[in-house]
Amino acid sequence: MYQVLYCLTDEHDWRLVALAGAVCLLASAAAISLFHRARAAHGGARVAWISLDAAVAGGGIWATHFIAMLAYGPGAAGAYDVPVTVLSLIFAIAVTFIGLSISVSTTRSPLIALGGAVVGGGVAAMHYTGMMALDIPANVTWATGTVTASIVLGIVFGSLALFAAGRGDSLSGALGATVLLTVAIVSHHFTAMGAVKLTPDPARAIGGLSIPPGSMSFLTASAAVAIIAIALVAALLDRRAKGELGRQQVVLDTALENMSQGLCMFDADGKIILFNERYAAMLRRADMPLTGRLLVDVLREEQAKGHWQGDVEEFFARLVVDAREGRTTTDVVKRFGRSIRVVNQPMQGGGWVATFEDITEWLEAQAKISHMARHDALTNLPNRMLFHERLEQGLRVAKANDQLAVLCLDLDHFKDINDSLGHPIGDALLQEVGRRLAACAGENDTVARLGGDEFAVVQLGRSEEAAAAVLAGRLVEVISAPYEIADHQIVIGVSIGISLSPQDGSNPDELLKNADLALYRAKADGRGTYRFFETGMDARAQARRLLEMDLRAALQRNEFEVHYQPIRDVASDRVVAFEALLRWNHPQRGLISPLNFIPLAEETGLIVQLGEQVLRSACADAATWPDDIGVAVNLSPVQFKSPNLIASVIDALEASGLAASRLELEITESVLLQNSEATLATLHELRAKGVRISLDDFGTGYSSLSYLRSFPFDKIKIDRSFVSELATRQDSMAIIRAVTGLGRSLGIVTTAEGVENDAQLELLRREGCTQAQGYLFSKPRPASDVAMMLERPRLRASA
Ligand SMILES: Nc1nc2c(ncn2[C@@H]2O[C@H](COP(=O)(O)O[C@H]3[C@@H](O)[C@H](n4cnc5c(=O)[nH]c(N)nc54)O[C@@H]3COP(=O)(O)O)[C@@H](O)[C@H]2O)c(=O)[nH]1
Repeated sequence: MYQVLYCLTDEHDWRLVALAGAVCLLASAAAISLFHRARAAHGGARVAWISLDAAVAGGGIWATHFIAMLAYGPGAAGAYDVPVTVLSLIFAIAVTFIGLSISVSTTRSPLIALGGAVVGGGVAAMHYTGMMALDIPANVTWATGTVTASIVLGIVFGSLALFAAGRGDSLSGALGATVLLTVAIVSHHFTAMGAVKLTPDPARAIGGLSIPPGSMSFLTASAAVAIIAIALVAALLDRRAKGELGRQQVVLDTALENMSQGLCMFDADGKIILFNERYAAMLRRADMPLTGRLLVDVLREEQAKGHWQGDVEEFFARLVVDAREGRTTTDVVKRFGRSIRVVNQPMQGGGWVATFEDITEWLEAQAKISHMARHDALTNLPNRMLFHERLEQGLRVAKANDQLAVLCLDLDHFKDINDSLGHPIGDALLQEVGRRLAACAGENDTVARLGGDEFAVVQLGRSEEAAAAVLAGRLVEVISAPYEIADHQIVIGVSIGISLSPQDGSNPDELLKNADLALYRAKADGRGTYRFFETGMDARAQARRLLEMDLRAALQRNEFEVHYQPIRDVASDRVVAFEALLRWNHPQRGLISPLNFIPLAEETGLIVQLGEQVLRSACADAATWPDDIGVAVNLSPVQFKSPNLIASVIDALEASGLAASRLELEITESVLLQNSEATLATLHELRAKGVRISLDDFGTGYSSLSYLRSFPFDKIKIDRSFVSELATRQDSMAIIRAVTGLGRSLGIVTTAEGVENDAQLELLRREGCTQAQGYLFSKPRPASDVAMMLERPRLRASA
């Protein structure tokens, strides 16, 4: 130590020492600045920055050494061997290049320090090579311990310098690194100079290819100028780069802080190197120190507070391994009641970026959309799609001997309620029906609304057909109970078709189709009831479809004709009118009774067109009869739903020229059942035109008498079921007596239908029945037979 101090104070010119220190400081500042540029660059640009850095640092070490050698008194007498001097410069640059390359290309602190140690080694390599270039008339000996100390100093301060530089590009960091690198070079040099002992030896001559100290001054001055120039350029570049970096930083910060996602960047060890406020807020880490901390430590702290559950070490290790192996992972985690999607994306050069997105609302919206897609908006019951899924699921789960039932429900005459009371009431009714259905079904059953007034139930886990029958019976009862909706008392029935798995089908489509066929049967059997699927229903449905097609074609081909049955006045025994009765003259099947096609025509709506044809034909035919003979035409309830009914009656009368008073329209009680206000208005309008209105099939409905109060009918037609039992049943006689009496007192004509024998006619005559109609007089016959029917009172045999 003493030797070093002695060397520095007594053997050196302090002015030149100060100059060497200044050059060294300048070169170190430039080297550290270039080191940061090299770290920020990639690929070829990085190699270029490292090369420039090595040239500046190596040149700086070399210039410092030789300026310091000029300051060294004993050295002033010698000269420098040129090749060795050049070699020392090459060493300085090459070894520094290696050291810088190591430090620049890693983020791991021990490796950065190792690179610094190599740079320190480069300082020593240059120094001792440079000392070998000293050509002086003296013998040079070295103190080994001091030499070792000089090398250690260079290595230690060199590694500290780059370690400090590697921690960041801050001004203080750069200053610290600059000073440490300067100390590495200077401390090494002067300690090494303290190790030198010169023993004058005039016999030693200075070699041929040597450079004198004067020239050496020029060379080192040039090197110093070059270093200062490079340092200035480097500083300028540094400033610019920092300015650019600063701008980029502002942009980056703005982007980071305005991101809706949280972002956190980790190095290869799992240390937090960057994060935004959203990240801290989302994970409630705003009041925790984060930068520079290992994630595992942050998680441990959170776990201690009860904010994190699970195995911290295992979780952290998995993240680090995934990043190291280049795996991108995505997880949805629950934090503080929110759902957060975390994407961990590995970064080049180690570490990973984690993005955090709060998807709570998105998940809720997804759940809502999915619910809406699979539920009915009005009743909130499962819709057809979900019903299908549940049915499929039920079929999968159902064990081999477990039965599963599908019940298809259809509200009876719902359309009438919708049309008469309006859609809001119809909607409220459907909602209430949905509630009642859900309340009746078992907890494993699924109740769905398939659309309109169609509902369905999957009954699970019952082993007997009886269970489905019990449920269906209960549903019919519960749905038929009166509803109180917006001051309206509503009564509606329901028809149910049932199919059972496995016997009626093993897949949802088959089961639904068969339950539908059974539903059709329930409707055909009078509605308000349930039916199980039976083999053959399919065939019947098929036949029905064929009939429907045939019916449409028959309309096109004019295969329908009207037959007439006489109606006789009982007192005068004379024909007063004919009832028009439709027949289908099928090319293959012959004459088809209306009983076989009118119900289907009503269901399909074809009855409207068909009814108009009958009206036109009947009026046209009647117009050719004597003026005192009327014609009666049957109107279906479906025709009353057509807005054209009145117009078509007027058209038929006008086209035929028949007086309205000769036309009689026969309606049944069921017409009055539907939308009675509108129906009554239509009837009044027809009546106002002069057309007469008869109440057909009287006595077969539930409250026939009340209908007589609702409209002033011109005629009551006593159903033939009473007439046929006239002789055998007292009550039939009593009813006929009551009706004829009622007709008399109200001034309404009474017509007995289905009179088949003289005994019946005689009894009716005695009871004062006004008119009679039946096979006793004639069966319905074609229009061409009307003249004959008018002439001959009895045509039974020829019918
Ligand atoms: N909407 C329309 N309905 C129509 C039309 N044409 C007929 N119909 C209705 O079809 C039902 C069956 O009619 P049909 O087979 O013609 O039977 C009628 C008579 O043939 C039958 N009848 C008459 N007298 C006797 C008898 O002595 N015995 C006996 N067993 N049957 C007899 O009664 C039917 C007439 O009934 P009604 O209409 O009640 O007067 C039938 O309901 C027709 O209404 C049409 O164009 N449109």
